[in-house]
Amino acid sequence: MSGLVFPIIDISPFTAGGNEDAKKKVIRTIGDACAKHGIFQVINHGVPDEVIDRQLEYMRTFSAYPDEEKSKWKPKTDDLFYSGYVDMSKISQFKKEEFTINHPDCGYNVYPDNPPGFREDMLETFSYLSRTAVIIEGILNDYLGLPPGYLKQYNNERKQDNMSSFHYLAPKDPDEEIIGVISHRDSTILTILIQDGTGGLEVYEDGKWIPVTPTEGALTVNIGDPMQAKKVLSNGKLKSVEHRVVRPVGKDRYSGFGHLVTIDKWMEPLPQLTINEAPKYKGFSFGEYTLKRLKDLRDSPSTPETAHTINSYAIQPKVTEV
Ligand SMILES: O=C(O)CCC(=O)C(=O)O
Ligand SMILES: [Fe+2]
Repeated sequence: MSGLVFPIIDISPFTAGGNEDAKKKVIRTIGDACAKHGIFQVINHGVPDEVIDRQLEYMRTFSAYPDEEKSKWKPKTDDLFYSGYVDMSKISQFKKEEFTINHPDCGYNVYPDNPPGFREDMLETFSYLSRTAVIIEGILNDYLGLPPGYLKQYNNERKQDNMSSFHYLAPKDPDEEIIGVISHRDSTILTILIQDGTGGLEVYEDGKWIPVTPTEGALTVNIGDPMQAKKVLSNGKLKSVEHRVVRPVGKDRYSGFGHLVTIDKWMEPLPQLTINEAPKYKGFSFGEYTLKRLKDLRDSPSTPETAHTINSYAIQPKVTEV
């Protein structure tokens, strides 16, 4: 089945200016895509093509360096929140290497000397992706009928945002495991993904895996658990998408993404969305949830069945006693 089942949405009314009707149409299209699929692609998103291309190219160059050079830029500490170069295949089921930065003010960012310009480029891409994420968060705010700016104010600190550049090695022999990232849902409010043209991202919907075909110039956006948490926050109205990455045989794959999360928050279905319906999730600390997820990844690689997810906080429907 074609990956084009997931809509490609032009958000220029928000990035380049548009009238109220055009904006309303975008809000409806994005909201419906999030409610149905939890994933869509955006064009005219305000991130210049050359910024995206450069980001992918820098990671291509960096990942080709010898291990000795790359390991100079490992995270400075063993903390679960980290920045720098990590060969994920050594610590998790993920068959990829990555370079991660967090908000420029976080105080623990690691930036490589080489290739020259990588640092500036990561910071530029980070700032562009953050801006687009805030725009999309605002669109979802309006789709859910929340007061203007409510989500932005709720999720008001950018210090936990992060961005990783990924490199997936092409499987070398036909028997090699081809999964790059196992089936999961993101712990972000939303994820904005830069995909190169290789493909490999797949979404689980209606009992089958559907490829998300990369579209030239588009960014892929997906909803994460906390927004489902907007299913916690949204009390179930927006879908946190189940996805994985399959490593295309014979082709290295490069991607990158910006996260949008705030760690210090107490999460629960927003009161405005539980007036006429019972909350589907109990409240929890977002920090505790995130730490458990990171531990799953780093210390005790989990399976989809054992992973700590938003469902750990789901309120089961009460059984009526007869
Ligand atoms: O590389 C990708 O396309 C997606 C990676 C991903 O889903 C993740 O790391 O959470
Ligand atoms: Fe993901």
